[in-house]
Amino acid sequence: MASRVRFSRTIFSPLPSASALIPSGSLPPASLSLPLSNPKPYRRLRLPFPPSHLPPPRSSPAGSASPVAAMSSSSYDKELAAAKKAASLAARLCQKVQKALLTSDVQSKADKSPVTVADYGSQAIVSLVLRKELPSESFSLVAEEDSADLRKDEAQETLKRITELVNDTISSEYSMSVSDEDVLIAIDSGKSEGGPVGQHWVLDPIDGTKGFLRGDQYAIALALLDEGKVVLGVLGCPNLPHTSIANLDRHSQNKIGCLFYAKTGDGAYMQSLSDPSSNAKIHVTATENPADASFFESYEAAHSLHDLSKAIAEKLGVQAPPVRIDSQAKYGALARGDGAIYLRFPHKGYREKIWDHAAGCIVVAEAGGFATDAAGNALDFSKGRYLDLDTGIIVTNKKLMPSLLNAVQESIKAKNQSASHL
Ligand SMILES: Nc1ncnc2c1ncn2[C@@H]1O[C@H](COP(=O)(O)OS(=O)(=O)O)[C@@H](OP(=O)(O)O)[C@H]1O
Ligand SMILES: [Mg+2]
Repeated sequence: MASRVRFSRTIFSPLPSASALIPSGSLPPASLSLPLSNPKPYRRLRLPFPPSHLPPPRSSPAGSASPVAAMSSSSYDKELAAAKKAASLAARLCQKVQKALLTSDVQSKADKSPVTVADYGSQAIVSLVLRKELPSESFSLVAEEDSADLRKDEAQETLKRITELVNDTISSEYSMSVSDEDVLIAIDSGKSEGGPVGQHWVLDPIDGTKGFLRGDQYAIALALLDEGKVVLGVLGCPNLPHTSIANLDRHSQNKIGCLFYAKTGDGAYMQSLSDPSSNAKIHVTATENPADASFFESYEAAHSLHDLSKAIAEKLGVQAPPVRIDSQAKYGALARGDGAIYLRFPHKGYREKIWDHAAGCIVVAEAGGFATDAAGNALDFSKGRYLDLDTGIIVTNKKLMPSLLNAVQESIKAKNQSASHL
């Protein structure tokens, strides 16, 4: 039986609609070009942090693994601060919407996947905050959403609601408000193709949309590519418990909401989403023996071959049942040692997008682990919006990787052989 991480329904009890939560006319009309005067500090809630299960900080940073670039630790400080702020504000918007979730928040995209007001709102906020914090001519964002559906006549009410939510959320930090058109433009700035040259932000505004709609795990995943390498990453995980999800008994009463972040050569950290002052360096587990390891996989069977993961785990000698959670929260949980292995094997023909792995990949790499495809190749984020990889993605610590890779390759071979005999 798989372990499933769920939370008390009281957290997500139905509330009034999102627009009912927002006082109308609370902000004067202003344009995006207004200066950001009187920024207010984040609200600080004192929470027990760092979690007691985390190991003490190490004196030297975790070794960086390709595709993470090697840079001095002072590089990208401004960019990391902006990314943390953007992801935290986007997480705040998502939390509001998840609490107020109504069926009218769900739209249909051409591919029929659920898209929410929060997807668009989160992308708009990240885009707006990055532009405000890092003014530069050459802003490039590779992101999941575009505004085509939102520009249709029937979406105008939804658009208004998104704009209200964005304004309500950014008003805690900035003295500005944005128009519907500003929101559409901000969303559409995510149309970049990425690639090996220059800097590109990479965003999944809500990774794990299905988990979000179920009231389970999701993540706001933001990374920066420089010359094709991931140089920083931030994962906002609003529903992830502060303490290990490996111990399912302990987190029912637990505080939730984690922000993972990492910058190349500087290690990986976690803080509470509601208390930016509370951060702790994190490390992958030192587990060497597969019998002591547990593994993560997608909650959705449609996203990863659970049978193949089971065969790999058995071959490796893993005893624990799989831990199935949505989104890149899996990378965050693995980076802090909640589990030792993440296995992801999409069905044939699926092409992985860079925003589903870039932030998680650097968080794990800087925590001392690494991610490869099923052939053992490092993930290459320089090829545009898609990852061009062999079969699947596996993530673990450096000690377990050789035996994991072996078990993966033998299991895939056995699966292919049995398929050819059918
Ligand atoms: N068919 C298929 N196969 C593999 N992967 C797919 C597939 N469809 C979607 N996706 C992508 O999976 C993202 C959700 O992450 P996970 O698969 O880790 O989470 S889940 O447990 O399955 O919900 C999900 O992210 P979001 O779209 O942001 O929710 C997708 O990018
Ligand atoms: Mg995603």
